[in-house]
Order: sequence, then structure tokens, then C-alpha cells
Amino acid sequence: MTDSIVLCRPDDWHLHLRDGAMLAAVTPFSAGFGRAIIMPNLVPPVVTGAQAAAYRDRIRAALPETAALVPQMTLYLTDSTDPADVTAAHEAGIIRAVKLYPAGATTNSASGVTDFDRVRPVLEAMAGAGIPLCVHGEVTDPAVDIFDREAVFIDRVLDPIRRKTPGLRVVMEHITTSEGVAYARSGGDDLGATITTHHLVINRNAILAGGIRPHYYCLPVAKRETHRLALREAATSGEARFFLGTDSAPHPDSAKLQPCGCAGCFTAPNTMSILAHVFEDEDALDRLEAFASLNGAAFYGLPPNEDRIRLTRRETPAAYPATIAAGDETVTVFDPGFPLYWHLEDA
Ligand SMILES: NC(=O)N[C@@H](CC(=O)O)C(=O)O
Ligand SMILES: [Zn+2]
Ligand SMILES: [Zn+2]
Repeated sequence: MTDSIVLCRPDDWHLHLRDGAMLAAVTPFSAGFGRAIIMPNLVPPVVTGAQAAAYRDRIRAALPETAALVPQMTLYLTDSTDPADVTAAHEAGIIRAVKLYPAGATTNSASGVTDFDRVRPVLEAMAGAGIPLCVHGEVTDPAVDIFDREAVFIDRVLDPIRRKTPGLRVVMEHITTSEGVAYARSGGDDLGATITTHHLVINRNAILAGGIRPHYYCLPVAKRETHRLALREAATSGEARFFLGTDSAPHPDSAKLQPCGCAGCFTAPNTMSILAHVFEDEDALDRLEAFASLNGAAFYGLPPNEDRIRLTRRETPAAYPATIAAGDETVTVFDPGFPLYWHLEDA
């Protein structure tokens, strides 16, 4: 049995670090990733290049001195985003991508896009400049069942956008369905898809069977088991279009444990140990590096990180906190439901 593997340092292509006391508390748990795409859904959202630069500086200040992490900033696309601000922020090296949230689809998405024709000039400028569009792919139509919102989004919104905007590079963020996997596979090298750690581990029973478990509630919501298996097959396939975006999304327990609780799983502290467990289960440890360290960088046109990490399988489980403190609040760490024998170490 393999008991130690060395990988190029992994990247996290979808991460929420928040702001203020939460930023200070959670950022150190992502410091071991090389690069991370930082989600812009703050309140208020990060919509201009100047706001992205200021947020980047707050993240840098929250990082430990020894951190590897280099934040890759994004802008939150709104109906009134100025194409010239987007291309200028990209040329200045401030942003790596732009994030599309359909208005109301997820946490802090009230300022998201309401009319896709209004953002057409921005999308065209992005296609011209090679700036990727990261997409939260769910329709918000209340008539569409929440478990179908990703598949319907692909047909009604994503495919039309891609057809109308040739050359636009798109990342389907946190795909959760076999339809998402199939659509990602239908594209060329202009289409990528991130897969989260938790969607490889849980299906919808984790949220609902035997009682409601708010810490497993995220968006897009976990689907039935066939979809989880499709995601595991995709993530472990080694195919260049699939890469890690943890979507680690911390919320205070006081906001999750409510009659109407927030969506998001906080996976930053134990993601690499969980992924090693999943890839070992799938007999695909040799493809973990492609998923976590190589494919995303290649999609974003970046070289792999030069340094390495080691994952070692030990007889005693890796220790990670059940909760962390953030200011006066606590945040619960994602519990995969099994012990984590893979320990993350310096190479
Ligand atoms: N994934 C989540 O459930 N929540 C994210 C938003 C998002 O990525 O959609 C958050 O910001 O909390
Ligand atoms: Zn999202
Ligand atoms: Zn997210």
C-alpha cells in the first residue's frame, strides 16, 4: 500500500475568505495552497478593480509570513459592470477572473446579474482579453426544483452564453451533477469545471436523512448518489478540464444553525486529507496531483507551483479542529464522516 505521496503544491480555484474577523480567522487555513481564486461575494461585493486591489491587500495582511498563498482576485459581475474597468484591472494584474452569480442564486448574490443581455459588452471584452468567466451555474426561477437548477441553468443560460460569445473562457464552478460533468466534457479547452471536496464525499442524504444537518447544506445543494459518483469519476479521471475548487465557505454557526440557515461548508482545514482519502478509495492517488495541482493552473495559463507537499498515510488519524473561533463566533469545520489517515506535511 502506498503510504506517502509527493505533489506539486496544490491550488484552490474557488475559495471564500470573507472579510474582517472572519478573514483573519480562516485565511491561515488556506495558506498552504499555492494560489487561490478568491470569491468576490462580500457585503457589499467586490465590483471594481480598485476594490479588488484593496481586498487583496487585506488578504495579504491576514496571511502568516510563511504562507505560500498568492490570492488571485475576481470581480463580481453586475448589470452595470464597466467593460473598461474589467480589462484595465486584468491588464494591471489585479484580477484573474470575473465571477457571474445569477441574482439571488446563492449567499450574498443580491447584486448579481438579472439580465444576461446587459452584460454582453463585458463578456465580449473578456473574450477578447482572455479573461475567464467563473460561473455559479444555477437558475433562480422559483418554479424550478432546487435539485434541477444546475441542469436547467446549463440548457437555459450557460450554453446560450457560450454560443453567443465565441472565445469566452468559462469555468463551471462547483459542479454537482452528471449533467454538469457531461456538459464540461462537451467543451474544448475553453471550458473547465471545478469540483469541491465536499461534493465528492456527501450526497443529499447527508443533509436530510435522520434529521436536518445544516453543516452539510451548501449551494449548489448536494444531489443524489449517482451524481456524487459521477463527480468522483470526473475528479479522478485526470482529465485537464476538471480541477479543485474547494468552495470552502465559512459561516458563523450562529448564521448556519437557524430556521433559515446560510449555505456553505468550511473545508479549508482538512481538504487535502479528505481528497487523499477519496482518491485512494478510487484507486487514483496517482491522479490527485492532476486534479489538485496541475489542471487548474494549466486552465488559467499558469505554470504549476514549483515547491511540493507530502501526504503521508499514518495509523493515527490527522487531527483537525471541529470548530474554529472567528472573533466572537465559532465556525464548524466540515466533518467528512470518516477518520482522515492522510496527513499533510512539507515535502
Ligand atoms: N457554496 C455555498 O454554499 N456558499 C457560498 C456561495 C457559493 O459559492 O455559491 C458562500 O459564499 O457562502
Ligand atoms: Zn457558488
Ligand atoms: Zn463558492
